[in-house]
Parts: sequence; C-alpha cells; structure tokens
Amino acid sequence: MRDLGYGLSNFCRVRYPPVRSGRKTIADHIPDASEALNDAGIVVSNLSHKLDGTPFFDNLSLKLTERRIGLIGRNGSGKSTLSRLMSGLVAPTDGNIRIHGVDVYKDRAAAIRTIGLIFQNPDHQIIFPTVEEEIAFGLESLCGDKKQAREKAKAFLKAFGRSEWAERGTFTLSQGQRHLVCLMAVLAMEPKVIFLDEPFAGLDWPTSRRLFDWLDKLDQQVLLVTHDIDHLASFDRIIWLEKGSLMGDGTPTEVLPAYREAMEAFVHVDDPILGGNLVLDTARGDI
Ligand SMILES: Nc1ncnc2c1ncn2[C@@H]1O[C@H](COP(=O)(O)OP(=O)(O)OP(=O)(O)O)[C@@H](O)[C@H]1O
Repeated sequence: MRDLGYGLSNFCRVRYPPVRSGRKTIADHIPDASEALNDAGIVVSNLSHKLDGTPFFDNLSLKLTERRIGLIGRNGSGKSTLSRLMSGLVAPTDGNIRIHGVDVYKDRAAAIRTIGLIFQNPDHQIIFPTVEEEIAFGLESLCGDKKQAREKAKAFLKAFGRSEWAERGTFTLSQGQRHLVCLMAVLAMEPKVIFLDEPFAGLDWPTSRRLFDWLDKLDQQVLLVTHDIDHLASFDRIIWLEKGSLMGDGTPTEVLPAYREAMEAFVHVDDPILGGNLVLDTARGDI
C-alpha cells in the first residue's frame, strides 16, 4: 500500500516527543552497574532484538519496580513481543532481562517460579480436561508430587469459593470462567510477577470488571498489556511503546492524555471517509 507520508512514528515524534515523568527521566530507569545487582522488580538491560533479521528493540533499558504497570501502544508496537521477552519465552538478540534477579531466558526453572503469564485467550493456555487437573499441573511441576499438587489445587479452589469446579470440564465453562481458571492456576504457583496480555478482550463488562477487581487485590507485581486505557487510571506506571521505541513512561496522568490525543488524531487524520487518507502499511506494522 502507498504511504502518504504520515507514518505513525514521524507523527508521534514530531507532535509527541516522548513523555517523561516529572519525577523521573528515562535515564533514571536505566540500571547502572550497582543497580544491576539489585534484584527488585523487572530489569531490562540494553535489550536489542531483531524480528526476521530486522532490528525492532534497540538498546532498550527499563527498571520496573512499581506494583501495577500498564503496557500500551498501537497494534504491532511490540507489547506482546516485549512480554514474551520479559517472560523468557523468547531469547533476546542482545542484552538481558532479569525478574527479581532471575535471568528468565537462561534459568527456566527459576523463571517458572518467578513469573506467571495469562494470555488473551484462555484456550491458548488451558490444556487439561478438568479444572482441578489444570490447576494441579503447574503445582506438580513445582513440587514434583502429583497427589500433593491435586490436594493443593482442591484447597485453592475452595479458597476461591469454587470447590464445585474441581471435576468440571474446562470447556464447559464460559470464557470469563476459563479466564478465572487461568488466573487461579497462575496464582496457585505464587509467582512474584504476573504478566497479562489483553486479558479482558472479548469479555462482557461485569466479567472483565470482576477479573480486574481480582487483579487489583493481588499482592504480586502486575504488568498488564491492554488497549483499554480506562483500566489503567489507577496504575502506578505506564509504558507506551511505538514500533519498539519508548514513546512515554510515567504515571497515568503524565502518559495517558498524550496517548489518547495521539490515538484520536489518528482516527481523524487517517479516516478514509472523513479525512481521505487511510493508509495502512502492513509491512510497516500498522495493522
Ligand atoms: N516472530 C515474529 N517474527 C517476525 N515478526 C514478528 C514476530 N512476532 C511479531 N512480529 C512483528 O513484530 C511487531 C510487533 O508485534 P507484537 O505482537 O509485539 O505487537 P503488539 O504491540 O503486541 O500488537 P497488538 O496490539 O496487535 O497485539 C509486529 O509488526 C509483528 O508483525
């Protein structure tokens, strides 16, 4: 497709220089040698990553110690890729990522104890026919004892007021209920950090609200990838990515208005009916 020269990256760079927190600058989040020894939170150090041989992340460094962190950006901005890298599912081309001191790619056994991942679609996560088996699976990989894992799964279901789900077929549950099973399976393993990649997509408002309320009560550090910025107003820190670059980093009040304005400008500038200029370049990653 033809690009009329109003690419997102240029648009944002001209009108929206990276948003910086009043309290901190990006440099404050770059770990120095002494900070690298600090095991707290998520530490991304000089991350460079290529996709199909093309550089995507270039020397990205972040130190995330806040309890609630939102990761936003347009489609293709790199949110899921960064989540996969942070979860240790993908090897970074260069640099490293440590979560509470664990190099998540190199030390998978420790990573499983440290990170919990919840995907957008519970069907990409659930593999067992019954709820109890699903929850017991991760526990068994931690303790190595099937009976103990099943008992712990039962106790966990009871604590969530869902004992009657133990023998229930996972695919007889609604999508919202399957999300809850995924959340319980992850929480049962007591990870220090939980990554959620668009967990509310496709859920009705009460279900997403209830899931959000559960998340809100968790003690764990949570990193939430979402397009629904209304969920992020109460968060501690927002990271805004565009095409692998950091466009904003700060509190919701510092980042979200600029993000909203940039996204609204896109609606009007690029609308084929109102503006006549819709040019979506798939190679560029617009869609
Ligand atoms: N394995 C891969 N190989 C090559 N390119 C990839 C790969 N995975 C993702 N990409 C590309 O990297 C870019 C970032 O993708 P990513 O899925 O991280 O974006 P996203 O911000 O999560 O998008 P969305 O909001 O649509 O979920 C996209 O242009 C995508 O096409």
